[in-house]
Amino acid sequence: MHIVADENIPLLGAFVEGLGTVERANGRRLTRSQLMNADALLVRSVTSVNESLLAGTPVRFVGTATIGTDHVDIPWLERQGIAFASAPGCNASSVVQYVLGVISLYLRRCQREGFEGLTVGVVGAGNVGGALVGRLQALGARVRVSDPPRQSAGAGLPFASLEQVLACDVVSLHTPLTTTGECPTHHLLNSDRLASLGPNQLLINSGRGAVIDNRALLARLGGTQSPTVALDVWEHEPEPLTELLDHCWLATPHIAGYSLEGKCRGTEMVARALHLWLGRQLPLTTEELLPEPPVTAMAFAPDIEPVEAVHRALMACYDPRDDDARLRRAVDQASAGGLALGQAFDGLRRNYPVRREPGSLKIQSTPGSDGGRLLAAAGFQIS
Ligand SMILES: NC(=O)c1ccc[n+]([C@@H]2O[C@H](COP(=O)([O-])OP(=O)(O)OC[C@H]3O[C@@H](n4cnc5c(N)ncnc54)[C@H](O)[C@@H]3O)[C@@H](O)[C@H]2O)c1
Ligand SMILES: O=C(O)[C@H](O)[C@H](O)COP(=O)(O)O
Repeated sequence: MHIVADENIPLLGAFVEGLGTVERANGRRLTRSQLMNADALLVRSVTSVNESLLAGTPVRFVGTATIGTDHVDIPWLERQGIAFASAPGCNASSVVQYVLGVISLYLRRCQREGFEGLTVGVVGAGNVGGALVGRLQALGARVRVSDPPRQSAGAGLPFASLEQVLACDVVSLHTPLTTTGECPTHHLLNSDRLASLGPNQLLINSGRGAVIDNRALLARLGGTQSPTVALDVWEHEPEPLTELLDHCWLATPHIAGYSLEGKCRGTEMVARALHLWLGRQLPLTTEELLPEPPVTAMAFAPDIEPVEAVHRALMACYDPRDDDARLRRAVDQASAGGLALGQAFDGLRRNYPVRREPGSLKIQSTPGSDGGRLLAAAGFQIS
């Protein structure tokens, strides 16, 4: 079998060893002519997989090592009898890590003590949003959830209206990007809904860029009454509106899901699906292949405030300001005549530094039992 795979799928060699030949390609620039000998295609979110890419090729299996599937024309694949697999939930913990890090930084910015009493609105309560709700509640936040498809399906959470969710101190978006169906999310946050957000609110988007009308958001920001905004995803990636970036408090290049664990689990899940499709069993797991993290343990003095310990542990594992600084530097260099903006944005993603999830860090001595409880709530191992 011949597999064509995006060059940004880590550990693929180990996971598909023995299945055939693997050819790596730039996912953003992949063309049909590169697939004329391919039996299987493994992509990430930057490749539009549809009739114009695949018609006339021998590809019979498509896998995307991502949670999102809006780049794949799944109905067309089904009509052609082409097998398809994605990686639901693979990087959910990574996105939750990003969101908790952003909120923790915001709490300091507003001089608030910890998550206790903060209201957080979560839009979309699937793999990512559902995990986030659990962590936030365990940290003491009051959470409101909007998820009309789940609510109609009778899921157990207490649901709120989108308007109620948009009135929370923090609003975090976790829906897929959809343009059809009963609850399409394209421009769900339009100018009217953005107008309802005020200066004491934080809006986070780590779902898909076009869930917010980016031009309307740009028009909303700038004055003293603007909400604070953290964007990880952008309309028209890899070329975000650079003026919008200037008005964002935190701006990152679609890396919320880029923990090493998250990316490798995505590889494992599509490789497992490919093995199953071939009638085989995948003999490896991500856990067997992950290297030892650079930092494995952390200890706190007994007199440190528990909320301070949570903040320090979150930042020791991952500080979103580092990615914000990298993106702004790359955009400045691009506008000064270096690389094109899209190349700079994609370059940051391709060469992303190793980042590990809270579950990789063991807290050896906790500041009292409350500290231990809160650190466990944030996802750390407690020894
Ligand atoms: N920034 C990143 O790196 C990153 C990483 C992972 C996922 N994502 C994005 O996040 C999205 C969510 O991931 P997930 O794993 O939780 O997906 P999921 O499919 O498990 O959950 C999505 C939830 O959104 C709900 N939903 C759909 N339409 C809605 C609407 N109009 N209003 C409110 N809720 C709605 C669904 O009912 C579902 O419960 C993905 O589709 C992907 O686009 C981004
Ligand atoms: O949908 C997902 O899983 C995430 O958005 C993922 O992190 C996207 O990463 P990419 O495929 O663009 O490298």
